[in-house]
This record gives sequence, C-alpha cells and structure tokens, in this order.
Amino acid sequence: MHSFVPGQRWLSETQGELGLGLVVAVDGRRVEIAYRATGEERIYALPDPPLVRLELAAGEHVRDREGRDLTILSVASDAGVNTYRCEDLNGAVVALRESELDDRLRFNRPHQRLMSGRLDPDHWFDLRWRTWLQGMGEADSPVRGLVGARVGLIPHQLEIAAEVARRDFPRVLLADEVGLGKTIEAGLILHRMLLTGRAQRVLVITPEPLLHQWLVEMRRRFNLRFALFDDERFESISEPNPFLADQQVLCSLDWIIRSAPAKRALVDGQWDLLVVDEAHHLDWLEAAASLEYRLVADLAERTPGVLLLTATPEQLGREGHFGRLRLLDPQRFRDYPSFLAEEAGYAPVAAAAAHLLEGRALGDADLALIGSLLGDLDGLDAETIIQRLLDRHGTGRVMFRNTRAAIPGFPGRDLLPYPLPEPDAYRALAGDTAARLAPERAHGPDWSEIDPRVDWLIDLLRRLRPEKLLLICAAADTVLDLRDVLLRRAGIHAAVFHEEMEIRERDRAAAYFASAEDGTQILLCSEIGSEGRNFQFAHHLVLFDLPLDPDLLEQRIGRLDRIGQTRRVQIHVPYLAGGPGEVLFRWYAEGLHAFSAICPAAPVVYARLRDALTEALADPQGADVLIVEARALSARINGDLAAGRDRLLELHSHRPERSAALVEAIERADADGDLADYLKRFWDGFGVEHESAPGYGLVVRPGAHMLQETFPELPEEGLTLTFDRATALSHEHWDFMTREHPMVRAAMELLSASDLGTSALTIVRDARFKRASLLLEALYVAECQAPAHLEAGRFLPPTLLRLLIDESGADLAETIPHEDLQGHCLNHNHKLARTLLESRGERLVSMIETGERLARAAVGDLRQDATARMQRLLGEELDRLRALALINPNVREDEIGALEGRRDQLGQALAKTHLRLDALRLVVTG
Ligand SMILES: Nc1ncnc2c1ncn2[C@@H]1O[C@H](COP(=O)(O)OP(=O)(O)OP(=O)(O)O)[C@@H](O)[C@H]1O
Repeated sequence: MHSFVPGQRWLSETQGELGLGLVVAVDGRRVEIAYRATGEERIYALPDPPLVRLELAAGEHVRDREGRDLTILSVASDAGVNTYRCEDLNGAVVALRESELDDRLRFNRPHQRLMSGRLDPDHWFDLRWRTWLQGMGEADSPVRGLVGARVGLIPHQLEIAAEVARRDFPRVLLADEVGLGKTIEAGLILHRMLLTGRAQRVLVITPEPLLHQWLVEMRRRFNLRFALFDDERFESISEPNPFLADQQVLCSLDWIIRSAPAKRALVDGQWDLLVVDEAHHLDWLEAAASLEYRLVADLAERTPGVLLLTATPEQLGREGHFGRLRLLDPQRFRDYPSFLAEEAGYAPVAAAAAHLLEGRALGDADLALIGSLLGDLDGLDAETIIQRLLDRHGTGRVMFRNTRAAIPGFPGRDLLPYPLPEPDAYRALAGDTAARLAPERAHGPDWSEIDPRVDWLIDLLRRLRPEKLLLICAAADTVLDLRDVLLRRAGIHAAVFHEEMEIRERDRAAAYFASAEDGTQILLCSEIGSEGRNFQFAHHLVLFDLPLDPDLLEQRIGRLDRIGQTRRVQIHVPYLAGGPGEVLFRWYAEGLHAFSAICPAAPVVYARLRDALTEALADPQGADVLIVEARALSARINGDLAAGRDRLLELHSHRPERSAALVEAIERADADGDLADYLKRFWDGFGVEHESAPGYGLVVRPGAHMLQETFPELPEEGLTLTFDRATALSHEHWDFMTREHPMVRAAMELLSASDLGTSALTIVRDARFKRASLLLEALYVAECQAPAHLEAGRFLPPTLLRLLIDESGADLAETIPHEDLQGHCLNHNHKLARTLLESRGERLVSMIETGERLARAAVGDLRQDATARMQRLLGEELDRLRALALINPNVREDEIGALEGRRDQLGQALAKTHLRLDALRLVVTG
C-alpha cells in the first residue's frame, strides 16, 4: 500500500479522462489531487481513495511538460517521490522528476483493466483495431497529403506536389502558365509537409489583392486556417515576436515593406516553409536588387523550404529570372553570364531527348552529345536515358513549368475585335503617342462623353445580358469614370475593383460580381484585378485598353482562361481605328497571335522589337512592316522554344506515367467505403447524431448524451459533409470528409490516446469452437519514436500486431480474423464477467505472458525489415544524388549531407522501436 506524498503522480481509477493527477496536499484524512490537464482539483477521503499510483519502469516512453519524448532508463526514489533518468530522442540523458511529467499523458493498462473487470463495449475495441490499421495504411502512402484536398485530380499538379514534397529541402520555382493551378500545387505541397510533420511553421507572402483569395483557398480546399497578419493583428499580439503566436501565417509583401518592426520580426520568424506568390515582383538586376527582393532573400536564407510562384518567370527579363533562381540556390546560380552560357546549351540536349521520345533512332551527333553528358550509354534503354537527361541537366530540379499546350481540357478563346472611329479630339493628341494610346486619361474629365467605346460597352452589356462581363483597363480613374457613366446613361450598376479601395471592399466587390442570383453583370477592374484572381465563372472579357507588356495581357486573359472555365472565352477588344490603338491591336492579333492562344515567344519578341513598335505607334504607316517582322520572329522563337529549353522543362514538369499512378491511388482511396463506415460507428459510439442529406450529403450534429461535451472539429450547430469528391467540388460549403480531414485525424487521436476500448470481454457462439474455451485477442503497437522531420513513419509507421492466443499458447491470428469474432459483449454484465475472470485468472495471466513473448519476437523482425528498407531506399536516393552532383550543380552539397544525416538518425531511431500493449479482449467461445 502506497502512502501519498506531495509531488507524486496518481491516476483516477474511475475517470481516466481527467489525465494525470498530482498530489498537492495530504493530511491524516484526505488527499488533494490536481488534474492540470483538465484544470480540475479533487479531494479524496483516505484511507482508500479510487486512485492508482503511477509507477513507471525502465523502457517505458513518456513525455515531459515541454513536450519532449523520453525513454526511461532507470528509476530512483527520494522520500517517496520518483525521479526518472531518461534519454531524449537525440540520445541526451536527462533527469525527470515525476511532477514534471506531461499532465495529459494517458497510461492505458489494458492488462490491469481487464483483470480488474473494467470493460468497454466491443465496438470501441473494434474501432481501436481499425484506427491503427488505418494509420498504418496512410503512413507510407505515396498520396499522403494529396487525398484530403478538395481538388479535382489534375495529373500535372499531383505529380509536381508529390515530387517536390518528398525532397528534404524543397526549394523550387513553380512557374506553370497562368491559371494552371500554382496555388493549388503550393497548397498540396504544404498540406503534405504539414501532415507528415516535415513543416510546422509556414509563411505565405502574396500581393495585397490576393490575400483574401489565398486565405479562402487554403481554408476551403485544404482545411488550413492561416492567420492573416496586418498592422492591426501585429500590434494586438503582445509577444516579443508576434509571428510566433501562429504557425501558419499569410501576409502581403506591400505591408511588410511598409512596416519596419514587422519586417524584423518576420525575418526572425523561424519558418520551415516560405511561399511567395507572384514572385516576378521581386526585381533583381546584377547592379541593384529591389527592397522586396532583399527581404525575400533574407527570409529564403533562413528558411529550409522555399516555393516561388509565378506564371511569367521571365517578365522583366532573363536577368530577373536568374535573380529569382538565385533566391532558391545562391551557390548554384552565382553569376548571370555563366547562367546564360549554360542555357544556350540546353536546346540540342532537348532536341536529342525529343528524338528519343518520338522513338526515332539517334544520329551520331545526338549520340556523341548524350554520351558526353551521361558517359557510357551501353545497356541503357531510351526511357532511362531520358530520365537521366531530365534529372541531370538544365534548371529541371529547381523549376517546373507546365503549359496549356501540354494540358488538355481548356475550352479555348475567341477574339472579337471592334474597330471604332477615333474622335477628332483624340486625334488632335497626335505627337504624344502615350496620350493617344490612353486618351481617356489625357483628354480630360468629359472623355466619356465623346469616347465611342462607352456607347459600344453599353450596347454590348444589353446584348449579352444576363451574361457576366469582366472589364480590365489600366487605371483606377478609368474604372470610376466608367462606373459613373454606365449608371448615368444606361442605369447599369457596375461593381468596381481598383487599387484605391480597401482589401475588404475589393473582396466584397468581387463577391458581388460573382453572385449568380443578385450579382452585377459587369466588374470594372483596374490592372490590379489582372493578377491571380479567379473570375472563370464569367466567359466574356473586355479589354478596354491594351497593355504594352505582353505578359500583362496574358495575365489579364488568364483571369477567365484558367482551370474551371467551362466555355470558350470571348475576348472583346474595342479599339480606335487609324491610330496607335489599332497598331497595338494588330501587333497582338496579327504579329503575336496572343489573343487566341498563349504566345510563349511574346516577351522575347517584345524585347527585341520594342523600338520598332514604339516607332510604329508614333507613325502607324510603319505598322505593316512591323507586323510581318513580329509574325516571323514569333513563329521562329515559338518553334525554338518548343524544340529547345522549354521542351525539356515541359518533359520534366510532367511525367504522365507517374501522375497516372497518383491519380489512380487517390481514386482508389476515394472509392473505399471504409471511412464512412468507420466514422458512423465512431459517431454512434460517441453519441454524435448523423442523418443523410439529399445528394450524397450527411448532416452531423452533437447529440444530447455524448461521451464528452464536444466531438473534435464538430461545431455546436453541426455540419454537412460528403465523402464524394465530385459532390465536394460542387458543394463548397460542405466539408469534404477524407482520412486527412481534421475531424478524422482528431477522432483517431482521441481514441488512441484514451483508454476507450482497451479491454473487452465477449462471448462468441460459433460452431467452429466445439467446447468452451478462451481466446485472448491482443493488440500490440510497435512504435518508433523519432523527430517528426525524419518521417520514420515512412519505414515503420505505428504498426499493429494482432495476436490471438488460445489456451495452449498457440497464436491463431492468421486463421481467425478479427471480423469473425462477433458476439455478446459483457461490459454490462459485471457479475458474469467477474466470475469468469476470477475462475480463469491464472490461465489468463499465462496467455498474456505468451502474447508478450510472441509480440517481442515479431517486433524484432519488424525492426530489421524497416531498417533494411530504409537503408535500401535512402541508399538509392543518395546514389542518385551523388551521381547527379557530379554533373548537375543544381544538386546542393547540403542536400546530400542532410540525406546522409537523416539515414544515420533513422537507423538509430528504428533500432529503438518499442512495443506497447494497446488493447486486450478476452473471447469466450463455445
Ligand atoms: N485541381 C483543381 N481542382 C479544382 N480547382 C482547381 C484545381 N486547380 C486549379 N483550380 C482552380 O483553378 C483556378 C486557377 O488555379 P490557381 O489560382 O492555383 O492558378 P495559378 O496558376 O496560381 O493562377 P495565376 O497564374 O493566375 O496566379 C483557381 O480558381 C483554382 O481554384
């Protein structure tokens, strides 16, 4: 019999959910226990309170208050209070007084619970079994983190996400063409890294107009709740570094640049992963780097994972592109001239790879080129050669770019030009090309009275009603003037979106436009609406003016021509005939063919012919010659790009056979009905109400008599959910329930950390068992405790070992599956249960000992297999990286070092895999 001493830890015999108790005071008649996990204090009468002394032994795994995982090496007692000598995950030895044990620790003692007749209903035992099985299935799944996103299964996105997220330090430029889903790719990558524990602190930086869209996309597609930081939030947090108060932070580049204290705190934010959207704003020239660039460079230097997103990597020139690659890997991209020289060599390599892909025989020149890059080609098949070329050359490992041409399913675009007479007053601006190109700004406030585009627009709106139109123009003033004139002259209410509005106002305007029932027919946007936003529910785009930069034109069209667009995009272009407006229109329409499709050559053609274009704008007589030249140049460059550098990049950015396997794996997970069955049983056991809703939906609400006051992630008012991906995509206000949904993860954690279902007793009547006998069903869990970033679960996830021991000590688990042992559960029949347990107690103890022995032997095998698998997989990966490093400087030294370190640490962690008895069920057959 123990006596109570302050500082000791005790457990409530009857209320395990209180957590670990601490003796705070004792007198002759009572003991006072604090349960800090639940904030309860209880006073118990002595001498016989319903408490069990917590005595831990060497080999057991515990956690301290700071969350460190420890293994007990030995125990010493001083005046009745224990001090445990422990080892942490890094092998350091620490002394832990028992009062410092984590108050939330649960100590399931299935053995004691069973022997003392504390029994749970069978269904909880069954759910425990299924919980562990499910966890095992997920741990090494190639589609982990990808399954739970509310996204359509678009192959190139899944492949990029899987490829990038498995790297130790993912530092890449996601540069798919406009609207192909870079935000989704970044979301998939970070979702996977968060789920596997590879990242915890994530920072996303976007331009101000995209903040809200990111917030919403992360929440509704990935169940990720980002904290949006601005001055107000930053100042309201009193911690020394307010960013440390949140794990997933979203903020705008503009705000950080403006706020010096925020900038300092952000750089010290200890991020694991940094995402920068619209990264082409990070200007860099060899001679000067912008403020924005320098800030991101500071962050990138201190953050292991960096994702830069841009659809126009070469906007503002190749030098800026190089600057952004340098953010990802400053060692590799050290100087601009060598980068240019190296790039020049890509085209022939890509051409050779293309020949191989097309199944053509290689000529001597190709063979010599490939041989000089890869060494001996003997015995290598075409596929292997292509893989190696992709792997080892170019910017492949740091940059991904998919183009529309390679992705099916875009409905296409139609150009609808409207030449309009140029008013005399505008023509009078001749001599000032800029003014004549934007007469609405140069002419004065009454421009809308004389500009034919206004009547044309009113007419178009009437003709297309109720179809929605997005209008983009260069300036906020034009937006405001157009709004006024539409209302005044035609009674048309337009929503507006421009840089002088507050973020919330802009988001409201976009929502007002989006609303199907009572929204506006037209949204008038200044240029800030041309970047990143999703307006693909509309099919008509009006380009009220045209930008000079072709990347900007593509950004504008990309608002509608993006994933999710269901019809051909109608591009309406009104222009003033005879003047520079017509020249610019023809430049895009006839010279670059940039309205009807993306013109990859456009930035280069623009850079080369900029002067000629300026001249033709000033003097439209020269337009014909210019257009012919632009057409020839863009055809040639587009051809070169298709055959050269971009072809290689495209090949590397999407390998269909790999993405097909990912799509198939996710489809299989989606089709598996187990999860719905699992959750329904869980809810039933817990007391959560659920009923079908029309159209693959399910309404779930807290019941009146639940096991605990709340169910994880279930709001008081309940929620509607669906297990069906297609339904989830069309009902975005419903939760998409997958194994990765926070509710499922929290429910599984709740169960495995509690003692629900850890001991059960069932009577099974089955003709296969002739006479009354005992079977002991034991669930052991082999666990490898290692720091999360090592992802030990890939090789040895918490692994369930199920044993079914009969009275002779034989294990029948293989022949009698768990599902076959259904029967009558004795958790309510205490009397019968106790009689059974008392009469067969000795036999039971010996069966438990046998189980323990068999499980220990099995865990040894498991440990060995996992270590061998880890050595093989990481060994292969290391060989590949080392081979790559010899020829491709894109492979960084620290990547190889990190992988070697990981292999060693994993080896040590796997060797310490330990075994824990999780649950016991006594089955009485007859
Ligand atoms: N797999 C997907 N399932 C469902 N919707 C998707 C998927 N991928 C992309 N989308 C939708 O398509 C649109 C374009 O995606 P996203 O915004 O990620 O593209 P982007 O490449 O970042 O665009 P931009 O170049 O304009 O910044 C968004 O509305 C997004 O929600």
